[in-house]
Amino acid sequence: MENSDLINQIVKKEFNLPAELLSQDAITNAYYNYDKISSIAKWIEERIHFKPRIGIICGSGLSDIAYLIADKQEIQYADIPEFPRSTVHGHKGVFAYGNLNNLPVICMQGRFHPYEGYSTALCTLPLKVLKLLGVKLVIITNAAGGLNPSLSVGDLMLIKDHFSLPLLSMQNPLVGHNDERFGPRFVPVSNIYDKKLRALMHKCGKELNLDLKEGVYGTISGPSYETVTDSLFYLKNGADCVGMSTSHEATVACYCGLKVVALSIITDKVAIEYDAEDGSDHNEIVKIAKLKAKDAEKLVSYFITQLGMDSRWLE
Ligand SMILES: O=P(O)(O)O[C@@H]1C[C@H](O)[C@@H](CO)O1
Ligand SMILES: Nc1nc2[nH]cnc2c(=O)[nH]1
Repeated sequence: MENSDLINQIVKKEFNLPAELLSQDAITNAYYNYDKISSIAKWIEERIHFKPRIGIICGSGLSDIAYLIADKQEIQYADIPEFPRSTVHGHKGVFAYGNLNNLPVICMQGRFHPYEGYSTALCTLPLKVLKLLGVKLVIITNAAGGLNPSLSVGDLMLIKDHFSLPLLSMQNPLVGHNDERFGPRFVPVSNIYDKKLRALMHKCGKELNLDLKEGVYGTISGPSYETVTDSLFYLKNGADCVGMSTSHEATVACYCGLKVVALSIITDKVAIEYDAEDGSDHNEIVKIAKLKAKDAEKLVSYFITQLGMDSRWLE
């Protein structure tokens, strides 16, 4: 059977309507239903023989975080049946797993972005897979452009909230039929970035002598960067930095009952004055993220050690 026939058949069964009449997120969620995601998780489980408790998503240029794993092993996304592929420079497309400071960790070296052509539901499929693998807490990282003039290139920023026009305007991964086995239909999101985990992260930053900032992450859909007016709009509405990921991932993690902590590395300063030079360049962003990743790696590693000291964090 042709793939499009199969998709139409699945969608027709759920909605009694042709797929053409539905949004991409609704189609994705119908196709990647609980059974299909369970079979992806089972496929991974049978190969890794390992129950991860912490998931890490590596942002652009931040995949070396995975080298913190002592006995690291890997699964390529490309080998996993019906799993998307990474297409962006700085995203390897690998699940790395093993023990990090004695806690079982699975690390995504590569995420999926809506601008690659994936629906937000597809971009966040891995969060549902992680949930079924046994993950309780996710550490989401990204490279972001600094909007708030108090942020400098190389700063680490703990995310306390997000502001996402795409999420607010129907690029929401939870659109479509809901399966309560993952989470509820309507999801409260005012405390996605757990306050106690943020306090723990700040404590870690202090003990490591790192200047950890805190702020709001703004999401645009990309792949074009922001106009000056876009940037001013985000800044005026509370965003301190801007990027093209994270918010939809954090939303699905929260929906699935996973605890979330998220970090941005500020890789460039966003132009907030008309006719200023535009320095946004992806290769440069990846280069800066790689150069400045050491602090992020130290922080994540120490944070995981602290998580290991109290089993309640991973309940
Ligand atoms: O995957 P992240 O969010 O770290 O990547 C950032 C946002 C865009 O994908 C890209 C822009 O250069 O880097
Ligand atoms: N200006 C800008 N810089 C970034 N650095 C990483 N992501 C982004 C982005 O979306 N915009």
